Amino acid sequence: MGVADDPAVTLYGVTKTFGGRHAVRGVDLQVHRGSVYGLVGPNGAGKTTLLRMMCGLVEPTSGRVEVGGRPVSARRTPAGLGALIETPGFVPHLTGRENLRHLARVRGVDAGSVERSLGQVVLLDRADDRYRTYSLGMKQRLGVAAALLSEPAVLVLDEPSNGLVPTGVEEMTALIGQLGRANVTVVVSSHALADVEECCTHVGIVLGGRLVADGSLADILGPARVRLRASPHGRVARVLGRTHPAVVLKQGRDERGLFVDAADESSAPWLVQSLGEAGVDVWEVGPARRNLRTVYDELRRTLCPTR
Ligand SMILES: Nc1ncnc2c1ncn2[C@@H]1O[C@H](COP(=O)(O)OP(=O)(O)OP(=O)(O)O)[C@@H](O)[C@H]1O
Repeated sequence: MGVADDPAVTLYGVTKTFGGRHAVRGVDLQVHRGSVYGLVGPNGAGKTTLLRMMCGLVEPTSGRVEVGGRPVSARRTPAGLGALIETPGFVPHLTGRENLRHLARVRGVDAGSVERSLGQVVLLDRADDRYRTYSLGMKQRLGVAAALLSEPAVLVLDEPSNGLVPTGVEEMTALIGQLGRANVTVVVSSHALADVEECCTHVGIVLGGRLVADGSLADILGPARVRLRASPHGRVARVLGRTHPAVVLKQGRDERGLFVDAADESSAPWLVQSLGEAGVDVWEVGPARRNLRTVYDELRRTLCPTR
């Protein structure tokens, strides 16, 4: 599904302090309709506070938040938004289906939405088992189903994979990807960078309450690079220094020669040709794609060098 230009969630210069301490500092952020937006950052970076402000659970100290173009007022869930910030108070001895039916009644949502939500989170075959027999992953998926009851256009999930075993994490990642493909706009916070990379179309990196990187996953990761390994060291360095200084991002040595990361994948044939003409042996050439972990670690090293 494409990502439309009109924003589903917008934050304008949002700051939040608790007792004079900044949790969030001057964040401008847009989540576009149809996107799956992953918020990543270390513990205490401000992710949950950002999500809580989107849901009207916390009021910004300054700045403003809009959902679906309408200002979010404090202490009221915005129309068209469903959230799993804290696990809803499910009743252990009731089944998954009974729990959702109860919530649907309380929220004034029609009973048909229970079956639809159970289907969306792939729990129909376990819907008549008691909640207390569910694995943590199933409990989390039932929490997502509860958030989906009102058929929200925007779904906010705070660390939905936290504490899950690897298969539970995989299921949650797959579910988030599926919801995105079904055109639900999802905003999700997570520590699991590889999973964010798998299911998110957009990423925001939060450090010390600031949004230090924000954009489509492709923009955040940057263009593909080429890595080559060649020897002897001295000759490789001379050729590259003379002919290609602009494209070489990084050089290093190891026992198998000099390795070079160049800025642009398309420069590979040209690099190999000039090295070959200079009598250099090229042992390895391939793409060197950055992943979210690399980008995240680079940003943390640059912006928080002491951590
Ligand atoms: N209700 C509150 N009262 C006081 N301080 C708070 C409150 N909520 C959050 N904070 C503080 O704000 C900062 C940001 O917290 P937040 O929970 O938003 O971070 P986070 O990125 O979600 O972290 P984690 O990954 O550990 O959940 C932290 O220093 C936290 O202690």
